[in-house]
Amino acid sequence: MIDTSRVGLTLGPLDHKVTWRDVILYHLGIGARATDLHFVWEGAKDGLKVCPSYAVIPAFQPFFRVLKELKIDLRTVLHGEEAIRLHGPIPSEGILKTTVKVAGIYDKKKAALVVLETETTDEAGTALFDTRASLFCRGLGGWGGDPGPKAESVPVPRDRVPDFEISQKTTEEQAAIYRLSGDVNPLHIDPETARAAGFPKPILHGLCTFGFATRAILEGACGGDVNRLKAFQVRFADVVFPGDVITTRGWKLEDGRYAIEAATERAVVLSHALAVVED
Ligand SMILES: CCCCCCC[C@@H](O)CC(=O)SCCNC(=O)CCNC(=O)[C@H](O)C(C)(C)COP(=O)(O)OP(=O)(O)OC[C@H]1O[C@@H](n2cnc3c(N)ncnc32)[C@H](O)[C@@H]1OP(=O)(O)O
Repeated sequence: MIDTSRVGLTLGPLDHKVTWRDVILYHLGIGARATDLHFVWEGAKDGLKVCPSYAVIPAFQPFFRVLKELKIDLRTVLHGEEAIRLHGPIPSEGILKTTVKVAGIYDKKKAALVVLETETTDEAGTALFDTRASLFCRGLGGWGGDPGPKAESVPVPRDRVPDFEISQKTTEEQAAIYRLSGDVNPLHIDPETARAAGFPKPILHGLCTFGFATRAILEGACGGDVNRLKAFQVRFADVVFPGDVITTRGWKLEDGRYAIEAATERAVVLSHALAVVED
């Protein structure tokens, strides 16, 4: 049984070294094209930009350490939800310092939902971004514990066409490239591990889909400016396979936020999704 007394456990700050090569590899992993020079060329005219979804990357090593501390078998884990909040641009070179905290462990009966929060600063201690992730740990629930708060519902105005709709094709190699940025979970590369987890073949990382959707929001709602996206939160509602087309739709709400939804040909894959964009 999962040890709920570990709520509050905090690790770090742990160092994450970032170089232009890491940033470009990450961008290729989330589908950037050779023509997206600001994402794939360190010599780009206005400099290499960092996609805001990179905020999830320094969290990987801290997360894997926490899973080990909590004795959670990675094979039970599906990524359930993710949220990022940006305080400023992410640098493409330097040391980032990340602290991770176990913010909650909830009983979803069929699963335990483990909520992890991170805070990342630069070396001088300036806050750069925060993240919040929930991990759906199948088979670890059912101890009669707190089911946790209900997910925030997002009002998607389906009575009107979205303000933007962008379709992006993932490649068969998408997970093989994306994993080089830090999430080396075999679920995304090894057919045997995928079958044991109940999938016909390896599935795409949730955070790879998150990166594709972030690129779509930058294009559809931010005029391509990485600094305008201030926050983005999603629920991973269904699986994506490498090779799928991901269509991301965004509706501008009255309060200026965007309701977001992403879908493949089969299903909605990102639900309960909101983006905060600065005008
Ligand atoms: C930064 C470092 C990150 C490290 C990550 C390392 C791991 C990664 O490598 C792993 C991955 O990337 S996995 C790929 C991405 N994730 C997915 O593809 C999951 C897709 N979602 C599903 O399959 C289902 O929603 C599923 C299976 C998740 C849930 O579906 P159901 O079993 O049908 O659940 P349901 O009966 O509808 O609901 C039961 C309770 O759970 C809540 N819930 C449902 N979906 C959730 C989700 N996605 N996230 C969080 N909570 C979720 C429901 O609200 C319900 O709770 P309650 O009864 O309290 O309302």
